[in-house]
Amino acid sequence: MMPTRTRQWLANRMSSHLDWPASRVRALKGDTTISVVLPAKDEQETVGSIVTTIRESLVEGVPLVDEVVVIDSRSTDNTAKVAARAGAAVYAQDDILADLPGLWGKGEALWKSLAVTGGDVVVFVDSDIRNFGAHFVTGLVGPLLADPDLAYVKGCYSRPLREADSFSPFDGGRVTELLARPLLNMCWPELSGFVQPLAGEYAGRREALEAVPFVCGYGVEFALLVDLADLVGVDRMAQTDLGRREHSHQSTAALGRMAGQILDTAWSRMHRHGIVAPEHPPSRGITQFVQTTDGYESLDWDVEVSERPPMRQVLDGRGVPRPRRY
Ligand SMILES: O=c1ccn([C@@H]2O[C@H](COP(=O)(O)OP(=O)(O)O)[C@@H](O)[C@H]2O)c(=O)[nH]1
Ligand SMILES: O=C(O)[C@@H](COP(=O)(O)O)O[C@H]1O[C@H](CO)[C@@H](O)[C@H](O)[C@H]1O
Repeated sequence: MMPTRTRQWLANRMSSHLDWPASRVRALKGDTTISVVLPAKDEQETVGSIVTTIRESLVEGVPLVDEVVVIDSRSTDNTAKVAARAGAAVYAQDDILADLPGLWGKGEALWKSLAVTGGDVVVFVDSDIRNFGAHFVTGLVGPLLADPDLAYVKGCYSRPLREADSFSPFDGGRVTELLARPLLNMCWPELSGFVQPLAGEYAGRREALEAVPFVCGYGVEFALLVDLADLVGVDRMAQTDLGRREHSHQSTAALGRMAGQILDTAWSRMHRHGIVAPEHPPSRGITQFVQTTDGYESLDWDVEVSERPPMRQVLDGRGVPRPRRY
């Protein structure tokens, strides 16, 4: 159950995108630079309109955003071309810090974006959003510009589940509801006030984002929430209601593998926090089953997540000085 202190946090640190119109956020910008990063794997259908909306509304319209970057995460479609045509700066994730062995995953794309962007504030936005609006960005950036003590702002929203032959207004966020929320309530109750702990839309001060590790796969959001709370404290984190988010959905089997990666990530944090002290390390794989004409075929999946060190360490080591506030 949400502790009283977390209820107070929720009352004090929740705002709405309606509180952050672009004109107000622009007036708060000052000399703070802002990078918007879109991790994109096979998102040719949606990435172009998202980039165009940001560029037209928040670069050319209200000059708030300083760069729009798409990290092409080993796409096999025309994601890179579509994003570039819409006006984004596009980088292939394996071309960034190319002397390091390349790794799979969303978190790898997000981590590498820190090496090719320069904004004091970095905003992450998924590239599969079907109802994107500029308020996704202004709602995340506004609180950071208004309160210099804030380090991180997470988006929240209602999440419909739209599938081929069905629509339900509130059943999206299946891994959130079935795994991430129960885990956080059980082991990190101080984080139970985050309405959408796995939301892919969030903004942070670069100095904080570069001071924490990045889990390379789908555990990245879960790990950032736990690790940033350790680093800066929940009171320097906030959330903004962005309304509703519709996005492309993966299959239940794919979300089962995503859940495996998130559970592997959570286990590593529970171990670091001393919540679990396993005599035997947990299995790093899951077996799923597919029904066949004569029974069931078992499919083994590795859900072990890799992790990148804080980008500050990597860039310091390369003689690229980084600001140090945390
Ligand atoms: O290896 C990956 C997997 C995902 N993504 C991106 O991360 C975001 C969220 O991923 P996905 O849509 O697969 O997750 P879901 O929203 O279904 O949970 C999307 O912009 C993906 O294109 C990525 O950049 N690299
Ligand atoms: O929140 C969730 O349960 C998952 C799956 O959402 P749906 O059930 O497909 O609406 O989506 C999120 O999880 C991923 C892992 O953290 C994030 O990377 C995605 O941005 C986010 O959409």
